[in-house]
Amino acid sequence: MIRVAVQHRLGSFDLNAQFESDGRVTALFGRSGSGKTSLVNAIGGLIRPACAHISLDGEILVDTEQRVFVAKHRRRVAYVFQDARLFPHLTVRQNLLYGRWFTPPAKRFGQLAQVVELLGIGHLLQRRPRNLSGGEKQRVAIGRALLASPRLLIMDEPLASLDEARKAEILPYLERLYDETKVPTIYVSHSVLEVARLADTLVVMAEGRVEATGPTADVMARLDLPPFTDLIEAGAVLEAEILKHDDSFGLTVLSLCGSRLWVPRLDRHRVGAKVRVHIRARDVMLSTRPPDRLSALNVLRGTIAEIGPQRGPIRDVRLDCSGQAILARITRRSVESLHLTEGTTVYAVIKAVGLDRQTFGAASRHANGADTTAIPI
Ligand SMILES: Nc1ncnc2c1ncn2[C@@H]1O[C@H](COP(=O)(O)OP(=O)(O)OP(=O)(O)O)[C@@H](O)[C@H]1O
Repeated sequence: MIRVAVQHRLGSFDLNAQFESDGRVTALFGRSGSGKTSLVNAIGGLIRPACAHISLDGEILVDTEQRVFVAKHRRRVAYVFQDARLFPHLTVRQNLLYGRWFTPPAKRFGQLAQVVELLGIGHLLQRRPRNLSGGEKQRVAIGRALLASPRLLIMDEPLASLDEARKAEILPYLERLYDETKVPTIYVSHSVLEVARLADTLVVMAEGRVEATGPTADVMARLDLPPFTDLIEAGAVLEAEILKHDDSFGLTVLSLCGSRLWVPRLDRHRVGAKVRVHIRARDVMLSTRPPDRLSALNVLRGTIAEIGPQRGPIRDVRLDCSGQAILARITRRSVESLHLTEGTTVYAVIKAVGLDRQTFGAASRHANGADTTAIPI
């Protein structure tokens, strides 16, 4: 459990943020300049806040009232930054082992071989950083951070400097990392796709304050967070189970909200696996009757739980589909012409191609790691 309460002034910027989380992966999400980096820097000990109380699993790291400030090298908090910051004169292997020196032997966990296998970097060990791609460098930086045996991993926009192809390459490694290790992580991002795939707990920041916090699926389904939903590809995160793969059409069939959902084939997931799905609000249409003869393959029945505030011509609608939330972004005109109100039964039509592979992740992190297969690294 991490507990954070920080007040600090940086020039004209006021940071005044509190949150607590016992999640495996806690995302700090917000616009550029909302204070995410400043907040993690207070947690990692890179800045000394004017007024703060920060504790990790009951151990106080900062308590300005009691004049406690644990030095950063004693916190066992490891960082992964946007740029990998590897030592150019050391090989990958030497870079990986570097972090170990700073951890007392009794507190070390995780073996080089395990971390190398987890991140798929065995073939890179003798290379120098200049001979690595951006994605490979980041995987090495993650490995180095893990081998420092941290109690907390801070990842500050770890994918921000990578192009889309490199991001897609590294995301499965991050999922594996979060599923298979026990190290709690604070993940700073302004990408909703990353947050939807990776985080079980979401902290939304705006102008130095915490705007919302809670389980990712709950926070993402809220309609009262304008800076959040405008900024992102607004949508809901749902949990589904893989029923079968249909090779003839290159599709996978999911069980979701008591219905079947057809999506592009999910090669990495086996039948029976639980996956999380990010369904963007703009990919959902609503009908008040069961639609017929549509090219869209997916129709989910639900009840309107909330109609969000008017934003120009747009309104976001939250549906309750067998206990899971789905968001639909439709026009104000449609809300009026279909006489949509809370309690109306509707049919959500979702285009299968709207659900690209980027919108899927392994589901286990939703359960706060309870059903993860943890290996002791
Ligand atoms: N040392 C400093 N002195 C003065 N102002 C600062 C200092 N460090 C940060 N700030 C200001 O504090 C605000 C928050 O910055 P911070 O880097 O924490 O935001 P962020 O949400 O991480 O942004 P980004 O996503 O762009 O990295 C910004 O307005 C920034 O200019």
